[in-house]
Amino acid sequence: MNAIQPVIEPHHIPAGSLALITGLCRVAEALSRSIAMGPLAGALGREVGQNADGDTQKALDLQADIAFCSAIRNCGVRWYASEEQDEIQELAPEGRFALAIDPLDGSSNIDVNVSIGTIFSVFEAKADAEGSFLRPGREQIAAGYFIYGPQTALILTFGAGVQHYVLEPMTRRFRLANDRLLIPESSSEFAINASNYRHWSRPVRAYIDDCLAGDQGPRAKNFNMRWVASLVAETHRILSRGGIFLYPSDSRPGYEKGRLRTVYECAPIAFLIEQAGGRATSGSDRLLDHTAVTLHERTPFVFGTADKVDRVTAYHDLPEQEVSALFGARGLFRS
Ligand SMILES: O=P(O)(O)OC[C@H]1O[C@](O)(COP(=O)(O)O)[C@@H](O)[C@@H]1O
Ligand SMILES: [Mg+2]
Ligand SMILES: [Mg+2]
Repeated sequence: MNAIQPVIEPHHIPAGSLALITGLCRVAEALSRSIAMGPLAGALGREVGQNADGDTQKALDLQADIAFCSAIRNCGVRWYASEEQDEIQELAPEGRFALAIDPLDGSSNIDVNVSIGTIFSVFEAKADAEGSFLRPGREQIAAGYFIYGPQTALILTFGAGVQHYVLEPMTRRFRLANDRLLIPESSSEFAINASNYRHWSRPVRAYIDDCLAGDQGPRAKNFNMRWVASLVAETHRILSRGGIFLYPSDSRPGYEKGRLRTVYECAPIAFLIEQAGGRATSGSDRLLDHTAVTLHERTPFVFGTADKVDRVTAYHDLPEQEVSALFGARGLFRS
């Protein structure tokens, strides 16, 4: 009789965390099959309600949340905090882990057959539920995301580099594709939702203006822009070929701290990005040094190749007259 094959190749996963990662992989594998069926799996993208923060919830947001929550009940998780739930749930009182999850990221893309994902973050559980999550992101013991796209993949870190696994459709196993993912340094791509330009702060406008000015501007080179509207897809592209992502704060009501959530999205992505040799900030400060004040708080988020992210920080430090969008030749950046 054949031995049962594990759902993921386990070599880089600490033994104490294998049950948890295996539980997550099983749900991701099942989700990837539903997602691949699109409308044949039902109206996955239909609106069904609103979450704690007033975001629209789609049917697949809730399905994914329920599936992850129930699958990891016996996987050593004490506290389960989900973007889709108001409160933290206690799953196993003796559990070692606190798991924060964005069960379905990029939900505006569910119906249009564009990559979406799941983002997760793992801390050591404390006795206090909230205190297990409201702490600096650098205290995470693991973080990762699943991306459901042309390939389903898992990008994972335990703080010793980043591993890239790909779901092999035939065996339904996550197979290691790269045991040390590093962000390539050369890329001239930036990702930002440019429709919000008029709402941005002057440093962000100045940074983007200089990219758009291309070889006629202070950067003296041309750039390309990408915006998928799935954080996992943007992260995957940047891990694969470099570049920079920005979701800054802006002046729209509700966007004073940007759009993305510290606990469920930014802290885990920042952990992966740093482990892959990149940088992640809130525009000027290291994201992993930030302690979330509330579970569902949002934060401005900038990440990618280190020198690009540092440049955004430098724009935030520029004197006011240098930052002005009308100031054509920013001295600091003339090259
Ligand atoms: O629609 P916008 O404002 O461009 O925002 C896109 C961003 O919102 C998100 O979809 C938010 O995540 P959710 O889908 O989990 O709510 C990110 O994946 C993406 O980067
Ligand atoms: Mg999300
Ligand atoms: Mg989500």
